[in-house]
Amino acid sequence: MAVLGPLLRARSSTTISSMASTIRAFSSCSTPNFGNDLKPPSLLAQKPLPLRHDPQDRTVQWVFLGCPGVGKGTYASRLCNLLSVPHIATGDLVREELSSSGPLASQLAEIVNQGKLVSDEIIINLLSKRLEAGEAKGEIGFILDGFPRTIRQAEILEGVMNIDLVINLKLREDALLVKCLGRRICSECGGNYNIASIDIKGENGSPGIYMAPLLPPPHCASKLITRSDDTEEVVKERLRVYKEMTQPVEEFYRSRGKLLEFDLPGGIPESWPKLLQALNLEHYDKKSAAA
Ligand SMILES: Nc1ncnc2c1ncn2[C@@H]1O[C@H](COP(=O)(O)OP(=O)(O)O)[C@@H](O)[C@H]1O
Repeated sequence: MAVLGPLLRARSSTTISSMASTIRAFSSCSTPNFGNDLKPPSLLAQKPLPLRHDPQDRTVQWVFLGCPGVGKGTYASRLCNLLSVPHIATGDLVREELSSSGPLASQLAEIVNQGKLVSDEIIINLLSKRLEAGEAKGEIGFILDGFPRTIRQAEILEGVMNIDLVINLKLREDALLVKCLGRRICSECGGNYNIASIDIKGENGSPGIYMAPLLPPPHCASKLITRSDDTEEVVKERLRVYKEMTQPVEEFYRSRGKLLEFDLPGGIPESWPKLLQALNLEHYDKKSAAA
């Protein structure tokens, strides 16, 4: 599907700055009202900039949706490398805050380790800080991973920023659980691996799926850790919370014509080329491989 061309837009970094401060302002309203009267004039006046033709000048403002364990982080970070935009994962922002000795750490640990969602206010505050820090470094564009996760977050984002495309990654639920339980992270370099070997046979007309383990290189092998929320009980709760709170966000974007549904056909070797094809990005990959 040739979705990318018209969806790529050149953006100015001031948009990100507006977003950071404005989502804070919006999220502090106890009753969200996203009517035009609440929008600051600068955002009302904001129009997409004309599409520039040098690929270096183009950027993306994309969102990745998908259940826990589906591989949002893996595919979002690969696309970010390819398109040279920052990968902003709210789960990573939460984990950074958790590992700091900041005032929120113990409150967040309790929420995350129960598989619940952090409040919209806290998550928007973390995201705003991240966007502001990125802007100070001259970042333009982004792929958001793990945000928005509630309708309220989606409405806040919609009120301040034009999201070009939302990629909804999908995988059968039995594979999701196994993938979460097999997830390992290198405590030194932060690399993500998976020791699970998934080989589910197709039945009753539904296709099977094979996903080879993604094993760490020897220098990471002795430093692997498991996320504290990747236990069977917590993963099941996260899947339940996803259905209740985040699935409606899929419909939010579907009804706005922004949702690209992508059923993962297998592991990275099978899925990555197909995802690039769905995004009309194969030529980017070939160019970066040649470089
Ligand atoms: N947008 C968000 N809204 C609320 N809580 C969030 C959000 N993003 C991350 N979190 C919290 O951080 C945890 C880890 O997020 P993430 O790494 O994205 O996990 P998952 O594998 O469940 O997709 C979530 O279970 C939730 O508690």
